Amino acid sequence: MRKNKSDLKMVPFLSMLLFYLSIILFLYYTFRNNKPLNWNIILNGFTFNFRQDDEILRIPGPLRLPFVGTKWTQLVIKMNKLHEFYAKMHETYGDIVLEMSGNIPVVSLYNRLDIEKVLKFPSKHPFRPETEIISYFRRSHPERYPSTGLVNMQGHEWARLRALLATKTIENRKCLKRSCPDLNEMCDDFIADMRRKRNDANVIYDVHDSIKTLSVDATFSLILGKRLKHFHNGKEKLEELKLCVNNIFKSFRDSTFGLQLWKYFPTKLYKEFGKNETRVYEITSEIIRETLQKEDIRRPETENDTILVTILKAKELEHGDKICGVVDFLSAGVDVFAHTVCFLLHHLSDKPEVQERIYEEVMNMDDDPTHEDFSRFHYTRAAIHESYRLTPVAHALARVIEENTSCSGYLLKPGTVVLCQTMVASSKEDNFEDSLSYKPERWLQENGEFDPNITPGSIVVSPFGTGRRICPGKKFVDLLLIIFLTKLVKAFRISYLSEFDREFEYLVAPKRPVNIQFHDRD
Ligand code: HEM
Repeated sequence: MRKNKSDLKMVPFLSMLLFYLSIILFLYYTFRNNKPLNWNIILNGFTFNFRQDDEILRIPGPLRLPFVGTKWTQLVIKMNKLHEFYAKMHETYGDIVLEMSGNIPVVSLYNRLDIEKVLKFPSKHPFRPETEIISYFRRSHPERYPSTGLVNMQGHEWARLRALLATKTIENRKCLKRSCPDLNEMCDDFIADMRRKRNDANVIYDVHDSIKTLSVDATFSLILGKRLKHFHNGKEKLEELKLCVNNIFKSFRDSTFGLQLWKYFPTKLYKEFGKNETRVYEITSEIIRETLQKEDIRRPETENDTILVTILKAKELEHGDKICGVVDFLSAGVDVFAHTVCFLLHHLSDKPEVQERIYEEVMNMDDDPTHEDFSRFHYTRAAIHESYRLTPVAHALARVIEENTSCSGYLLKPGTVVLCQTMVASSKEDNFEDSLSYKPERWLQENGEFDPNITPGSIVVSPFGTGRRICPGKKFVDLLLIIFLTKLVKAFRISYLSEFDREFEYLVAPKRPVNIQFHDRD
């Protein structure tokens, strides 16, 4: 049917009318009550399942667009600089900031009192949001994974698994004590390796990789009761694990903070993640098979059972949960430990006087520190803790609010996802005097004893998290780090030669390669 000529003439007229009407509406909304228009509320009114007066939408933050929420911001910032983006958000919007991950609100908290309120909430089963890609992958392979694993589970099921997998094993004092001789031997090997590999100027290039090797080796020996070199193809397995774990963490970052297309179809990112996760599972299964050939797990439990054997003997656990638990233990600490050590070496290199004070503290110790020695090294522990304060590896601690909670004047309802931005908070002058300087003494009481709770600001320095969901590897890392550092400082004076910078890989990592000069003390 042909249109009448006068109808067609109306089109430009109507377009102009619409255009002017929108300008009038825009100006009216912008200047009514002298308040600028809150575009976030208008846009969210269209797209999200919130009422316009919902308090959470009044929290300041980047512009929220239909469907993508605030994800567009990730198109303008580099993924490996996300930790800087979170610092910038604090500068721009203040103590509380709202992001929208699609249509899910995520609230960042920067104020110490808010962070304290959330982290100290007396929850029986603290709810930490899951890393979606790993949960999704594990749920789609139920034949292999009966659950999403300790790191991602919630509620009663999480508490049951935590008690069976961690409390009896990796957090148990006796298990840690038993691993001491191996840890000492590994740190001696590390030092001998540095002596052998350094060039004529005493420099080692890419030390990070050697520390990662130490970290995998140490975690394996804790769990398996012997070093990886005693397993079939141990060296190859170790190298492969290091690579897979690093790739897995990068997939966590891209799948969480990127556009999340993997949720709709199997993207390259999802397939790569699946390949690495599967490989870690296969390597762990091979090691378990090898152990089972030598151990009869039908025998009753004994005091000398390794962590692996204790887990394998647990009748209350399904076989898949046992493997999954070991996979999570073996992979959770590898990169974190290596990044932590590199940050610490950077601070020690900047402050040679701190190295000397640690040396004074440890020079008279026996060659092999024991589990009991740990509490004697007050200054050394303060030096480590101060490094955690300035350069934590986890930029934030995530939780889901369980009760109505007021933060910075806004009411957060149960179910709200919050990120306690501990990295930014621990470098704030409000919480620590001369906050950007590396000063281990700030953690010492007048009598010289180390006290990690010495100031009200201490809560924001929680490198291993807090409460019941605290990292089960904490005591092991405390021990390994003390053995490592005391031996290293006794052997060398250290200079960090690389340009120091940090990169976001889900964890905050040092820019690589890390090159360090190891000067002999004698
Ligand atoms: C420097 C080394 C490490 C650091 C800084 C670190 C840090 C953390 C942090 C911040 C959390 C979250 C805690 C929370 O939400 O409150 C965590 C959880 C966890 N970490 Fe570590 N970690 C380290 C090493 C390890 C090691 C060596 C292992 C295992 C051998 C491990 C196993 C785990 C597991 C299984 C969880 C999840 C616990 C749960 O949800 O119940 N971590 N870690």
